[in-house]
Amino acid sequence: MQSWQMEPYQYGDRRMPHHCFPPKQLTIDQLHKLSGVIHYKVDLSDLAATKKRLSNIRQSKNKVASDVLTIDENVRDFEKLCESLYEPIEKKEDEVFFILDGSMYYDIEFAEEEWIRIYLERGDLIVIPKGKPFRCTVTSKNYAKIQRFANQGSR
Ligand SMILES: CSCCC(=O)C(=O)O
Repeated sequence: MQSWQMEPYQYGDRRMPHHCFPPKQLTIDQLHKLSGVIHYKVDLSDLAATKKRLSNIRQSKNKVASDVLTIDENVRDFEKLCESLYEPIEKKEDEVFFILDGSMYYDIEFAEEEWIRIYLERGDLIVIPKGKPFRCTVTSKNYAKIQRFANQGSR
């Protein structure tokens, strides 16, 4: 996981990093203070630890279901899917995303028109607090496998 403040106006390919200038990397603490996002690194090769982390998260966030979304150039309507994922959205429940493979950028609007970009790869799990606008995109590798979690009746 890495996170940084994005440049004010993000023109061009959304799958580029879009650092502000000079670049402002954030520590996990800074990320949390600015956006409320919580991050865990999960060792996917340790099955017991992975299960435990997921079960803790499910319980504490009341997530009763999950699915796995694979995004790559072979999925039907890849471009359309990417467009829709990049539309800012804010949810009524805390959102949990777990990267099983590949990489993703999650962008959080922490102040009016000010965005933090979070780079996630295999084993990264984040909780995005309810009410925070966010959007996401694949990186230039065009590949991610993401486990998403849902509350009762939310999907
Ligand atoms: C690619 S996972 C994030 C997109 C989203 O908000 C969702 O599907 O719930």
